[in-house]
Amino acid sequence: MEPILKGRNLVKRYGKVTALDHCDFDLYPGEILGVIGDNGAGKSTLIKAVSGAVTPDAGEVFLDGKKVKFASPLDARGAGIETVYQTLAMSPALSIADNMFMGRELRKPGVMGKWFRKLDRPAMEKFARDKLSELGLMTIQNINQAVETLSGGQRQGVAVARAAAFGSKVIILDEPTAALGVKESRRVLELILDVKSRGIPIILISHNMPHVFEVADRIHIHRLGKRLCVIKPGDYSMSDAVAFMTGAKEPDPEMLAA
Ligand SMILES: Nc1ncnc2c1ncn2[C@@H]1O[C@H](COP(=O)(O)OP(=O)(O)OP(=O)(O)O)[C@@H](O)[C@H]1O
Repeated sequence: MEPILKGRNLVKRYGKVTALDHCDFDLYPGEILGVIGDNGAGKSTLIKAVSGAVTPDAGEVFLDGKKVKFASPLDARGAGIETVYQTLAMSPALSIADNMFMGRELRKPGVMGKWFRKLDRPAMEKFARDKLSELGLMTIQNINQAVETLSGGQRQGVAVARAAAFGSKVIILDEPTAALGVKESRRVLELILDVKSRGIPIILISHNMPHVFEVADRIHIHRLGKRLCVIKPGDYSMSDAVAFMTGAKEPDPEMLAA
């Protein structure tokens, strides 16, 4: 099987810091790929490099086997890659429905240019309601409620639902459970599995080992700017993973090519 999203030999330097050092990356159709690594290992930079937020100094990115060069996250979005960042990038004062769209608003038909036509609020509200209920997020009662009035878990839920609604090919989640309590984290993990069951592959970056081990099909372990190895959660323990991450233990040579 060909990877849906692939990075080869990615390099990114910030002055004297090498954030990505000839890094490879593979995401296969339908899988949840965990990405773990110590602080500063280069996980966020990797994700930014494959989603248009950072232009690598060298290396190549392929989507569906075709070489791509994203000029911006919007460009990547247009190609079906949605990213939910740690800082949620939502407008707290706006409603859930408005936040679902953000730059992709539906407008009423007409002869005028896009920006002069009225927003199609009923259509937007229906779309938002449908997407949230598809993902079992209808504990949210009112689609016109401001996002700032939602709990952390509900907010994260809206962000994931938004990504699932538009991310036709790949969804990237950066620390989706970091700020959440036990119950809310659980809901978000269920949501991630729901999205996977719809056939959309997910990249999950997280420092939370139990969460990664629970939902990931494979785990990309990042160390010093590159992919050290890829493991399957059933084959290794969390303490093995931490030992690989920190350099306390080296993986077997055959794992390096995984
Ligand atoms: N915009 C930037 N300017 C300068 N240096 C940067 C920038 N972004 C990242 N770096 C550096 O690149 C390295 C990798 O950072 P990155 O954020 O990718 O790591 P990470 O694995 O995601 O870390 P964490 O788990 O702490 O979020 C770090 O040394 C960081 O200081």
